[in-house]
Amino acid sequence: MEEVILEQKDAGDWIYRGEGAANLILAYTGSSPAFIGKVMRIQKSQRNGKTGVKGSRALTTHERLVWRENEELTASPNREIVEQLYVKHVMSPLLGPKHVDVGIRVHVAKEFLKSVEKNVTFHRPAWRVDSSQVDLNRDSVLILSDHSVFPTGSLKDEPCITVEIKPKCGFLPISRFIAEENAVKKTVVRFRMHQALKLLNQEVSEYSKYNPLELFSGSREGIQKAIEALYATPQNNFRVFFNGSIVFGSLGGGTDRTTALVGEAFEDTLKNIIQAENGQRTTSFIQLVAETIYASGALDKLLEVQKLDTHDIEGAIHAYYNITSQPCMVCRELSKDKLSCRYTSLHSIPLDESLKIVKDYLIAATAKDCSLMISFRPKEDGRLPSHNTVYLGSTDQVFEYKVYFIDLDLKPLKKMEAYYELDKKIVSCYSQMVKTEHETDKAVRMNSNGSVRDQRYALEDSFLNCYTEDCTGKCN
Ligand SMILES: O=P(O)(O)O[C@@H]1[C@@H](OP(=O)(O)O)[C@H](OP(=O)(O)O)[C@H](O)[C@H](OP(=O)(O)O)[C@H]1OP(=O)(O)O
Ligand SMILES: Nc1ncnc2c1ncn2[C@@H]1O[C@H](COP(=O)(O)OP(=O)(O)OP(=O)(O)O)[C@@H](O)[C@H]1O
Ligand SMILES: [Zn+2]
Repeated sequence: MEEVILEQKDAGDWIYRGEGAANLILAYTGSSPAFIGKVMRIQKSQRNGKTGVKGSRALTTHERLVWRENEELTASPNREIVEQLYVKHVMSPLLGPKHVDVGIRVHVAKEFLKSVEKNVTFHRPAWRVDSSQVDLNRDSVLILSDHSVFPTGSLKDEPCITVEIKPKCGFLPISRFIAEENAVKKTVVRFRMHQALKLLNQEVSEYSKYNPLELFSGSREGIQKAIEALYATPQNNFRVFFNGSIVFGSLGGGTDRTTALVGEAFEDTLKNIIQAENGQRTTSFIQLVAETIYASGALDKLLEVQKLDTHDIEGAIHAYYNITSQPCMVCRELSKDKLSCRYTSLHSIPLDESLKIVKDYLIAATAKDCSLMISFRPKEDGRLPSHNTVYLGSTDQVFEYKVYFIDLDLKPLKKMEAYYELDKKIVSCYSQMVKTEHETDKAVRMNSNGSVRDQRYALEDSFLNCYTEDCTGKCN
């Protein structure tokens, strides 16, 4: 922990950059060399009466069990330190330290946090203000490199463009613990099914065209298709920053509520970095992003970590109840005929095995929720050769790039029950939608001899038919 303490007078140097469900991100605008090129990550608390979003205490007794092999974590006095050590000792070795910034913690006075809160309120999305506030009970914040720019020391007017991607889960589960009635999970990717629930809850206004299986496909074509889809429907999965300011996508996380530059304006911004004719720059930019993801291999690592979820929540939840020594709520709910020995046998495995299943599940959960920030700057001839360069054929340009994972937070053990409930909700909402659509579709066809197909059904149909294991993406 740095010895510096940020006071009320320092608050004016920090401006709103963005936020997610749990943290507020501020960028530094002052002149202290220690903070130039840095952002501050401040934990929020929910307004609905709960304390910190992630809880403010250190690890709970059961979490200490789960993480007992990671002594650095279990010895930590508070949650903030645990969070940082989790990134350092668990996520960074798995994802590669080159792509992970652990950051440093800095003390802050309560007056600093109060001042910051006041200064940024206007810039925050109203719905985020309604649901969360700066957690005034924290006495330290995290200082991280600003991944939307290159480190200081770069030439002053050098342009930098950064994409932020929240890829979500990139594989189809194959766990034998997935119940027969939920078998759809093995063929339709979770992100697509979740869209149905988000649409129902009006969290999104249209289906995302994005398919995580394409982004993680390891093929140039698949990745390119995924980036095109993210550009078409960014939701909270895609943003672009130019010299640290957002130019595409929505600020503040969540869904697709506010969009910065669109279409022509975005093309216009790109002229600072992509040497192509007007109208061609966005296409070239998408190629650049796709090529870099392909070349960097960062997503291959991420996928490996996501796949630590070997049992799926339908298996891991039983191991969770073993750890907490509670009667298994899931087995209790299942009627006798459905209570297969697949599940009951999970209750007689050794504790170590349960701990491993749940620990791996939680690590995978972090990997399914984190984001990537990829920054580019045109390569100057005089600069030393770097491994991290990518050639953009369509404009004959060479770019330097860097890739960082952000939001590698430890998921609380207590969330296991919520994961199980959400999973059920997603599958049932999606299945219900498929059923309704097919019935409606049949009725529409019957009424019109098959000629009337309004756009909505056509769209939803293509969504429903697509993204299964066998789909090559051609049906879109
Ligand atoms: O459950 P999911 O898949 O919806 O993920 C949540 C995210 O929703 P998303 O679907 O990406 O919009 C959610 O993101 P938003 O708030 O929707 O931007 C959070 O990242 C949440 O994590 P945490 O509670 O902050 O630790 C995420 O919760 P975890 O599941 O990662 O714990
Ligand atoms: N090191 C960084 N450099 C630049 N921008 C950042 C950095 N860290 C975070 N951001 C920006 O701030 C936003 C919110 O940060 P972050 O994802 O850490 O919040 P969160 O509350 O943990 O998110 P979630 O809702 O996923 O839990 C990011 O989407 C990104 O745009
Ligand atoms: Zn059980």
